[in-house]
Amino acid sequence: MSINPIKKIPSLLGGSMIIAGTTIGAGMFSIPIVTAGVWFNGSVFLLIYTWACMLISGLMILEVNLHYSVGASFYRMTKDLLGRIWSCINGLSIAFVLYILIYAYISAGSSIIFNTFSGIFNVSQSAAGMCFSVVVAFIVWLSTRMVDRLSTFLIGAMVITFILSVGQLFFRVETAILFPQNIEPTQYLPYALISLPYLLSSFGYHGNVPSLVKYYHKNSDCVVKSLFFGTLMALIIYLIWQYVIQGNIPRESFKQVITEGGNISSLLKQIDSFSDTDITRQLLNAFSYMALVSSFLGVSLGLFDYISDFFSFSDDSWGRTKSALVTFLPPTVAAFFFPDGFLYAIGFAGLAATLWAVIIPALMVRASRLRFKKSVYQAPGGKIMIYFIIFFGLINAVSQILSLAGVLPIYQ
Ligand SMILES: N[C@@H](Cc1ccccc1)C(=O)O
Repeated sequence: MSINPIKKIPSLLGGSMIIAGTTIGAGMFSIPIVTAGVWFNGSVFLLIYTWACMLISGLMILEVNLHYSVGASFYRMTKDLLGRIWSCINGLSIAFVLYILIYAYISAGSSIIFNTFSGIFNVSQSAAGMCFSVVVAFIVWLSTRMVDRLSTFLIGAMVITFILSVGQLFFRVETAILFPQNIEPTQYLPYALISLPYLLSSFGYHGNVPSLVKYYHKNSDCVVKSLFFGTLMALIIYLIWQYVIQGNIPRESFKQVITEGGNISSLLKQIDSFSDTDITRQLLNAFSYMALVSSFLGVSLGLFDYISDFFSFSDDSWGRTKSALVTFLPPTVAAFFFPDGFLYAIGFAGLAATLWAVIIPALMVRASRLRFKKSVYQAPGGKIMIYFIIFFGLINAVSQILSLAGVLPIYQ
């Protein structure tokens, strides 16, 4: 029997796909709606700004994580570097975001399954949600490699369905719709602020950084590249998505979508009226389902690892079963009783994500540079970058609070 102590490093593609899979998700469907106020030019700028900040904050988590033993979660890092209070705030916000997202995915997934299969099987939406959740829980319970394989498959299929479905709309983009002449530049700022937290949510993947460090056995180079390529892929898809949607559907029509509550189905309905084939709709639907499932896998993997570290559950099958139960049971039960809170949940995730995915990583990296003199890896930008990222986090938090208080105008 041969014993090989050097573990094989998984491929770069797998890690990038885990990140892209988590990042590209339900948040994407909110982007054209919430940026209706700033329209295309403004949203390109905001997307690139948010992408850069969210990538760098992820790299900061990586820098800090490498100082700890493999598998150390946010909980362990914040407690050690920032103390009890921050670790509590962090713990609550991370659990809140990940649980609420899992709830959102089960809720959206259940309505999709229900609407697709109600003609064939006689199931209720709540039961559909439970089945959906059990299947995903089983995949996450099996192994990270399984999630990676499935994510890779889903992303591949997503790219194909995305290209096929937006292909037709891509060539019908009208410059007059994409760059309307009648917008006063002074009107942009409040609308820009209101959209920021949604964009932040759409670029969220940060719960996966410790998982990836474990997956690549602390090889920082692989993790950096996975974060870069995974999030870049999301940025490119979001930019194409914006171009296609905001170049086909006039800005004025978004008032209708927003009045209807801004959910995925009213956006898809608008797209429908601009595409002449049924196949485009089917492809777009398939793409949305896959974006949802791939985010679901990524987010639940992040929560699963976080929980097993927090409760020190072992990595054997009984330990993994306990982690799976704590991860999936609460949101599944919530989705069973309240199956329709999807969009509301995504909105709230943005506010809490500002804390744990942006502000806390920047504070941790500051503390860790004071504590550890040498690092295997250092996030770019030096000291100034830390404040740049904190500033980004704060404007997001302030915008979300102002919009919850009804101070910022809604484009309608
Ligand atoms: N980016 C994910 C949401 C998310 C936020 C924060 C962390 C992880 C995932 C989406 O668009 O669905």
